[in-house]
Amino acid sequence: MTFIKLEGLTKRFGGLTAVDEVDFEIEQGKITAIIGPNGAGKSTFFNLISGFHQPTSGSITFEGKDITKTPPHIVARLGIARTFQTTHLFDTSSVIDNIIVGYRLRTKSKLFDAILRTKREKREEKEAFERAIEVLDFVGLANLADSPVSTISQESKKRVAIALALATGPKVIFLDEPAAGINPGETEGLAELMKKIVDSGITVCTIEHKMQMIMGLADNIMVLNHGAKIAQGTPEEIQNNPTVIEAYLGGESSAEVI
Ligand SMILES: Nc1ncnc2c1ncn2[C@@H]1O[C@H](COP(=O)(O)OP(=O)(O)OP(=O)(O)O)[C@@H](O)[C@H]1O
Repeated sequence: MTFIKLEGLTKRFGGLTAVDEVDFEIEQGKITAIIGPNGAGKSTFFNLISGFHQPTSGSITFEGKDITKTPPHIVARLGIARTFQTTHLFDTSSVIDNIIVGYRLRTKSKLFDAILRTKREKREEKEAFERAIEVLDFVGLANLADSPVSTISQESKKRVAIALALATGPKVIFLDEPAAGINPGETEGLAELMKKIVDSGITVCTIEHKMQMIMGLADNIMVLNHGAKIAQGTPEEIQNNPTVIEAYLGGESSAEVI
């Protein structure tokens, strides 16, 4: 069974086609990268899969199930997680509280349980704490658990964003530019973390502008340009593809050159 299958996936915003008839398959247990010049439709593509946008046409299948029009919270429950920008973190709260809140938003207790402190609520609170400790340890931030987010580095914030997504226990994680705005040494560390995630059995799909990182990391790459898929293949195939080189060098894009 195909893990994630996209057929004819299209999203129009008024007259603009942000994602244009994309057919693609994401393989389980691999690292897939989505690349393309600025405005190519990469974030929109992620938003379609995670249910934040509804496609104009086309379909999305996850483990054989049609999830094309499924709302984001149901998509998350099925095991598809995504990271948000680090600006979505609560700056004045501690690292661990950020993870707990993120986790609790996805667990089941209702306000009623919280007010009455039901057994279920207490059990879930304990679970949330234990889960947060576990994922912080996994991403290498156990020593910063009690630090306010405002005091940690940009690279640590990226790890917190990843930990938040991992806390939900996903089968696949979508990372939106995990290495943007951090230095080369830190980029290396995040690449290691992505390998660790995939080795733990979670499929990784990432958008990234840092070509050197992607070429050494991804199993498969899909290239978008003006919303359309212009190439897919291994890093080597992509690097030598004339259409891809033209898309990066021919236009006015500010993406890094391959
Ligand atoms: N909510 C929206 N409403 C209208 N147009 C949008 C919306 N979201 C994205 N677009 C447009 O769709 C196109 C694709 O945008 P998208 O953000 O998906 O590209 P991207 O490849 O992620 O770009 P970048 O690398 O710069 O982040 C752009 O022209 C953008 O302006």
